Amino acid sequence: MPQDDEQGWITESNNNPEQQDNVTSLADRIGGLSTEKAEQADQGEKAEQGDQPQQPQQPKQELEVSVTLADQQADPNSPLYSASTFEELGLHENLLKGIYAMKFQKPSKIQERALPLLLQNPPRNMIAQSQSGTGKTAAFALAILSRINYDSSNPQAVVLSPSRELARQTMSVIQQMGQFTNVKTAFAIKDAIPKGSKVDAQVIVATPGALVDAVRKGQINAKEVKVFVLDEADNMLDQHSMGDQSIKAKNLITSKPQILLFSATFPDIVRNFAAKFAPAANEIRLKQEELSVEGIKQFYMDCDNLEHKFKVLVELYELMTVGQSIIFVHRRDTADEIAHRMTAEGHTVVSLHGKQESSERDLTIDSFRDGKTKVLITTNVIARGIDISQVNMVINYDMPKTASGKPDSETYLHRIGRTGRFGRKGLAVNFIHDKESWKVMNSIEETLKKEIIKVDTSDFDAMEAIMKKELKD
Ligand SMILES: Nc1ncnc2c1ncn2[C@@H]1O[C@H](COP(=O)(O)OP(=O)(O)OP(=O)(O)O)[C@@H](O)[C@H]1O
Repeated sequence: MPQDDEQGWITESNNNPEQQDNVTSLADRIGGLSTEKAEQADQGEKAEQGDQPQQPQQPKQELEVSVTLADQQADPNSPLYSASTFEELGLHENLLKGIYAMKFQKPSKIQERALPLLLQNPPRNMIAQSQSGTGKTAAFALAILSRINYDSSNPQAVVLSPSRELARQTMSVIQQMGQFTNVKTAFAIKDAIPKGSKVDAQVIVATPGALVDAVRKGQINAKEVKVFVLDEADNMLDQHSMGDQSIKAKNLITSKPQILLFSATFPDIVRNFAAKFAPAANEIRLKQEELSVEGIKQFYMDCDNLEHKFKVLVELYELMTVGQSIIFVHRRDTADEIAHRMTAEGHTVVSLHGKQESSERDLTIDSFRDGKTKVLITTNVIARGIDISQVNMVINYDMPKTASGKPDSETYLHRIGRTGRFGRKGLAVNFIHDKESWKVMNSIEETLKKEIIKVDTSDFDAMEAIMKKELKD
């Protein structure tokens, strides 16, 4: 039976007394592999960067957040808290070097909880839930890097992501974490695998359709995969989204891998299927009231109609560029239209959506990640997973709805979770312009039990004051 612990986390696991030993032996297995890389890095040489397309640059850690972060990591009620150090989690020293090179000091709660379970032997499946921006990527990246047999160059781990942008970001994390190992990585995303070639890499980060395609064409050998990760798993298993492709991918991986499902949200309807997809899994879950991230403050602006909504957005431009902002809309053509109109009014904004060419999408997200563009207008395509620490405002220009038109509180959580990353502060502003959007917002507010506060559309000084107050440390 799942046990409810003192921090409100529900953990179900077999408390294997040999767990620590197993972890150590795993660590031993990758020992001695990568001193070469460590030396290279010590001498200031660049570690191998892997395959095309290039992974995006990660934003630098900001000094000013480190004090409050230390406080949060010391607070048992915070999702960033942990009682242990990375050393105590039994990770190999070359992975510890990677972690510290990324300037991580202590594990977050999900990392502390999940890693011992992920590394136990024999391997067990895992369904892991933790709030947005709390470090789930590092948890599964470290599990993957701990399980690889570095003497074989066959594919041994596959990560499925819902978007190419998230796949590229995840690849970057795996490569940074593994920079002191000899890990070989490759993408299976659109336009990444040259025709007729075979993928020769231990870790593959993929989108589901591209993976299925490459395995069927014999470009990826899926017979020795040991770890299969579905990031944003509720979305990947959703029949209205990528469910079919994920099932096909699983069926093509014939080696009975350890299956890891990660997400900030697991609605009941998907959870049952998840339990079938990853049978007998260890499970870490959140209660409904724990889903919201404390550092993200939520507001709404009551607009008169569609045109007024656009005007309000334009008025907010200056505030949106104080840090960086993401504006979410429902449709691709709305994203383009707003970007076009705002550009015509002299503002610098970019749009990103699934109808654009891969190369254009890569350029757009990279320039946003580098801070060269400050305002990104997009659809749900990047509602999940994207981690850009400077994003301090998210605007729901259109409120999120499911395919059948119902209020979509999961997508809402993921969208607003693009800000407030790992202890940072952020603002979410909802634009309401008719009865329908009002209904959707009320329903989401009720589901998440977090107040959404009104800001007057004619009082931008009030919005500025809110920003100053809410975003200061
Ligand atoms: N232990 C740590 N110490 C400091 N920073 C960390 C630590 N773990 C992760 N981070 C940073 O926290 C940020 C958020 O991590 P990550 O993107 O993995 O979150 P997530 O839980 O996967 O979020 P989402 O649900 O939105 O996908 C990243 O910038 C990452 O580098």
